[in-house]
Amino acid sequence: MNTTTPLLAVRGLRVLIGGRHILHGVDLDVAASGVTALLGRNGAGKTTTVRGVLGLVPRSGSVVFDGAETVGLATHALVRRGIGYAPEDRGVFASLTVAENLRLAERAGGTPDYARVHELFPELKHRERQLAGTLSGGQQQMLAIGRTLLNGNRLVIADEPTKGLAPKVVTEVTHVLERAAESVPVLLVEQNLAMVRRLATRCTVLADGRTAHQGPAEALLSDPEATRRLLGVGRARTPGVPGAQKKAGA
Ligand SMILES: Nc1ncnc2c1ncn2[C@@H]1O[C@H](COP(=O)(O)OP(=O)(O)OP(=O)(O)O)[C@@H](O)[C@H]1O
Repeated sequence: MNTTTPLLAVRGLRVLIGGRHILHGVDLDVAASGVTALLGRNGAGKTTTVRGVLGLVPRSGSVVFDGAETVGLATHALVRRGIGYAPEDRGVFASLTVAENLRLAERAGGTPDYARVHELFPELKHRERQLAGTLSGGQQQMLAIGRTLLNGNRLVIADEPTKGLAPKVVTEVTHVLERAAESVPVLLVEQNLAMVRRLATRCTVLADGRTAHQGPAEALLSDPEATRRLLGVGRARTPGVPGAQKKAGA
């Protein structure tokens, strides 16, 4: 697949939960390389979009992954096609060690790539006997992302990986994702616009369960009026992300 064809193409995604329409028609393209950001104010529908893509909530519309329609597939079938998910709460098992958390993520019939995970995150190797519940927030996030890289996934979805983290840890997590994105495309749901600015090439903005904007991330975040209108914030500056005004390598 060439890099201009989206790896994931969502069209007209609708989600109805408990009789309430949460998503009314989300369009989202995730690029076949690098980081694509999914943005929006609180309650705009970002997490529900991710859950809809993964089949965790009843949905309709079209979700094409790597050229194939997946909207009729169950979550386990989608996961087997190569979508890794680091959820908003990180989903690590606090009472298990780092090594046990990784082992639980191994997939039947696959060959877990521990070398890749440990090369990207040496700390997970050093701390493999440590209980995950005693890791810092940033280390838990590394574990959550490390798990998604164990099985050679072709897309990683990270939902608000910096939520609740101190600025210094936000910096660490930014570097973690930056390194991960060198080898696998990432869909990043994030409120920290400085992090988005550093990592993301393209972005989709949701508002009230619909797509309100799609385009280059830099263009949106450099436009104070559009940023205010679509995201309800002033300037795209948040402490804790080095080089926040420039993309890595720019
Ligand atoms: N299971 C559910 N039952 C009822 N309403 C829900 C459910 N899940 C989400 N919602 C509602 O749908 C809307 C979108 O929620 P969602 O979590 O997708 O937004 P979000 O953009 O991820 O927000 P945040 O940035 O606060 O995490 C919200 O109004 C939320 O209260």
